[in-house]
Amino acid sequence: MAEPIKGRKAEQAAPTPQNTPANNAPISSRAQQPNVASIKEEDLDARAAASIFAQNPKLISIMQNKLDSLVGRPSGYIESLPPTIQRRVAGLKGVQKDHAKLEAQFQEEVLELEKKYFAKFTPLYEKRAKIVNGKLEPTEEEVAAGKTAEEQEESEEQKAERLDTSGEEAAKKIPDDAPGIPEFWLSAMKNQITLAELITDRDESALKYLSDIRMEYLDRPGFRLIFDFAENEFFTNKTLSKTYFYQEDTGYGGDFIYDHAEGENIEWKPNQDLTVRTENTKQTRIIKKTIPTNSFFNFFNPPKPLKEDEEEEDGASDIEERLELDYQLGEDIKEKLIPRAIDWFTGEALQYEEFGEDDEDYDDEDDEDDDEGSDDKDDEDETDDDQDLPSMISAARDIARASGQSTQHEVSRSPEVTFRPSSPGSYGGGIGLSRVPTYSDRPAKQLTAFATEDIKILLLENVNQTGREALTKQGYQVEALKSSLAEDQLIAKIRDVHVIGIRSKTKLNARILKEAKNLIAIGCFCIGTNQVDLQYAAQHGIAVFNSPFSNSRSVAELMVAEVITLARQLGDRSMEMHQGTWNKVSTGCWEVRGKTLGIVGYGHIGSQLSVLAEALGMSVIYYDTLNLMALGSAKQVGTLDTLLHQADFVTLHVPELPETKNMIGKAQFELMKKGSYLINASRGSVIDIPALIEASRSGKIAGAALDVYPSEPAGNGDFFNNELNSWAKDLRSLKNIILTPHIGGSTEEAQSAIGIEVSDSLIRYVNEGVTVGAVNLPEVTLRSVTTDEPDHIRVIFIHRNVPGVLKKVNEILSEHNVEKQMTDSRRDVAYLMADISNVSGRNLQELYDSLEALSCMVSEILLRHMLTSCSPHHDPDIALITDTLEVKWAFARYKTLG
Ligand SMILES: NC(=O)C1=CN([C@@H]2O[C@H](COP(=O)(O)OP(=O)(O)OC[C@H]3O[C@@H](n4cnc5c(N)ncnc54)[C@H](O)[C@@H]3O)[C@@H](O)[C@H]2O)C=CC1
Ligand SMILES: O=C(O)CCC(=O)C(=O)O
Repeated sequence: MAEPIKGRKAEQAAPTPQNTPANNAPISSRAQQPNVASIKEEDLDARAAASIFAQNPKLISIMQNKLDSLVGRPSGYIESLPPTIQRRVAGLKGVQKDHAKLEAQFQEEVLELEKKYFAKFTPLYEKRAKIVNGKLEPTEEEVAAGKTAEEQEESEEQKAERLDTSGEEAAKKIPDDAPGIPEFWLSAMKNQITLAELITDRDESALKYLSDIRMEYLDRPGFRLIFDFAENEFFTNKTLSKTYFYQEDTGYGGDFIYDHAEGENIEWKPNQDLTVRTENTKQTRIIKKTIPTNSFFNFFNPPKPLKEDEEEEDGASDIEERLELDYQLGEDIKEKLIPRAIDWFTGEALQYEEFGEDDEDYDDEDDEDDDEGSDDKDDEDETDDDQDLPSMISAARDIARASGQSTQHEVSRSPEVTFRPSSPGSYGGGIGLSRVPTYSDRPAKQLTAFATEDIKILLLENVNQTGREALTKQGYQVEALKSSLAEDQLIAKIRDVHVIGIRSKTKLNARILKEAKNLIAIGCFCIGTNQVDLQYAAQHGIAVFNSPFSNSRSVAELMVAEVITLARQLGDRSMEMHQGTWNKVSTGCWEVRGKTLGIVGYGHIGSQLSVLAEALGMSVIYYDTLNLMALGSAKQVGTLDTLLHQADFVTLHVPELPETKNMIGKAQFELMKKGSYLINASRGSVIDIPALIEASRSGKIAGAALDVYPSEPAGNGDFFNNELNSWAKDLRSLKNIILTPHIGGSTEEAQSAIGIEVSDSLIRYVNEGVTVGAVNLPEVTLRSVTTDEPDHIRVIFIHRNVPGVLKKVNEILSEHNVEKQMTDSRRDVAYLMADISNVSGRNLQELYDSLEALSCMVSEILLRHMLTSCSPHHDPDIALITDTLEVKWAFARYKTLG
């Protein structure tokens, strides 16, 4: 007996009498397939139920007992109904029978229609056979009609750059004058994944002689597949056929059900039987033994279904799986390979394969898991009775609810204890913060701003608790919200606050900032600051801080993950498995070792990634507008075009700027290698997404990963749709495009470090006026005023960068001793900081008035003065001054802590 075909098929099986409930056996008629909506709904329910069952073995057992007790037992309800109602129920059953008859007729007509069109297709198939076997040349018109735009466009150079060039090597070996299309059917079958898994190297030598695959309908329900072979050294048959019979009676809903299949006996030539292998066993003497082995030719020796009265022994489920596979193979050859052989030959048909719906591939022998097979059988048994399914699911939900389980979508959880940084405070230091002690680490006797409790801080977008705690510890009033705010809500709140903390989603444009009369600082708890109108903020004395590299490593690691995920199609495989589909494939899956990574933007993230990628054995090239030192063996290239031309994987790490908007569009996709990959974790505007969709659909790129989008929602929820971005639906429908919700920097480590870093900058600015780390103002710092210097004040004067201001300010300050002073400018804004001594409380009002007057004189955009002093907090003069300035919070002084 031939060795059984190992492997099993997942999801929608070809219907067999054993595996198929009588209501679910669509054959080829597309008219019968359930519509998408119904599939989804059922899938959801079934998935929910499956998940509940999986999590709760007790539940399975309860359900099983319940079902067992119900099987074959009327509930008594129908029988107890009044006779008139019972009569109507019987009548409805009669009406249903008429419906069933019509459904059966419908199926028969569909079959007739298939036959009618098959007769029309046949001359085309015959012409195909002649061209394939060198008996006919296609006409000029046929050739012109068959050439796709893409084929015409692909240059020799681009061809040479494909990741896989093995096909070209093989093609070169075919002589120019070879008749027809050599190995046409073998190539087509190898691209058809279900079949490819069955074809061994030895089979290939025989399948080279395959000259045509045809089919014919039977007089009774069923069909025959016919394989024509040229003369060969393996067997004497000229044709090998396989016949599939449907049951005479249609099933529930009129569907045809497979009955059995019959193959043809292969007349093997001596020692050429491909379905067995010979093994020498050495005991006392050498014995030659033939052992069944894997071979495509086992297809002609199909498994036999068990008869109804046959005992179900061990291995029954194996037969069932083999039957499923056998029927699926027949379907695939009939429905896919024969009608569209040329597309299978070229491989184009693969892009239209919906693995979630039509399972294509089977496990290797080594990976077979018989236990799983029998589990599946159990599952099928449980769900065979559709009428019971809804009540089972609802019962399951009830039980799950009662036991506190949720039927909602669960997300994965990391072992917190293992990964959580030992202490948020110390952790931040590890990512660059250790270069300077953080403000809050300083010794006691620290000076802080006058009336810190009046400082109002609004934190949006779930700023990490490290940041929240540091700010709260200063005595500020901190309000922290989990999400961003709609514009009108934001305007209402921002009017009131002195500091706002945001991440990437909150847009602080001029319109909003104009309303922010009290605002002195913005903390971007992230790297990017494109969400803030930096210039407007600077011109209005609002300092903007960010965290320039605390999440760079997290982004770089995500890039590595995505490079491998794309190369291995992990997104697709995982999604298929979640849908119940086992789809073991290697076609189009690659190692990343030896491939070229092209990094666009070699800053904090790009350079980190460069190091990680080289450790994986990738070659790294990068493009940056700056001339930057390469890390490791990476190489800088002179133009973006060169990078796109050479890279197998392209990742983008540039800031959002006018120059980077749509940096990757149609023209750039054309320059990329065919079959390459693109990853964007920078900003959504950097890629022209409709062009990406086109490049993905045309197969120009093999995959992509996007973490950022032109429009992103303010909070979590079902927002990734066409209302947000007009192409969202198209993007979502594409396979092998990984879509993530801007999580590049979303790790515990990064957020913890960012929280510390940004809050530290804010505290230093609010309390001391130090702008180190500001992205829109000059960076100015002076050593702190301490408690040993009781009569000092710090003057901070932000002004327009025009001649003569310093002179005027110093004239005002000259009444006192200027202990230290620093000034710097950035574009049209300048920042002056001066510590003066011998200032009494009374002088403060004078100083302030003079500076305020000066500000009016110098320019209308004089931005802000801040006077600070280390005098005691309860000085009535100071209180007076701060009261008058409370709106702008333009004046402050230090008080001693502790
Ligand atoms: N997905 C996410 O969660 C995150 C996204 N990001 C984004 O990544 C971007 C890059 O971050 P970093 O590496 O930290 O920034 P960076 O400032 O350290 O590096 C950016 C590099 O891009 C280069 N560059 C600027 N314009 C260019 C152009 N037109 N062509 C080529 N190179 C150009 C710069 O010279 C610089 O070397 C950020 O601006 C941010 O938008 C950052 C962190 C997290
Ligand atoms: O984590 C975030 O919210 C934003 C991350 C990001 O894009 C950035 O740091 O620029």
